[in-house]
Amino acid sequence: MIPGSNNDHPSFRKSFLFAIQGFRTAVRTERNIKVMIGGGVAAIVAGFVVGLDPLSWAIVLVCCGVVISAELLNTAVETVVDLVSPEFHPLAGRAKDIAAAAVWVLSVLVAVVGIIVFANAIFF
Ligand SMILES: Nc1ncnc2c1ncn2[C@@H]1O[C@H](COP(=O)(O)OP(=O)(O)OP(=O)(O)O)[C@@H](O)[C@H]1O
Repeated sequence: MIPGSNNDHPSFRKSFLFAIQGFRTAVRTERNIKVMIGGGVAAIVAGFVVGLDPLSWAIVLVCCGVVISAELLNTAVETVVDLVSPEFHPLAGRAKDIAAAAVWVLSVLVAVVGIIVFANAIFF
């Protein structure tokens, strides 16, 4: 629902455009998203170089999508926290730390999965 609008929900097309707008804003303002997109592009290029099989491609693409989505959600949490708690507050810090931890956990696991997938493609 958009505050002040008569419609309960924007159309599907408008929702899609809002999502694109959110993605562009996050990429423009957040360094970590740029780093993760760079990592995803590097993984895709490496995938072509080593000649991944279809299942490995699916794993690599899902891993890229999951990490980038997690970072987008982390950015959304940070933005809401900054909105509701612009002053210092221990709970605001805790919320941001936990949201960042979610990205960290996924990133570590994705790195391990990436090593397994590429080691399998290169050595076996
Ligand atoms: N309002 C606040 N009250 C208390 N601690 C805060 C507050 N805002 C931020 N912090 C602390 O500072 C840390 C860094 O916050 P910041 O908003 O800069 O996010 P970040 O982790 O640097 O993310 P990014 O680099 O993506 O912007 C948080 O993880 C939290 O521990």
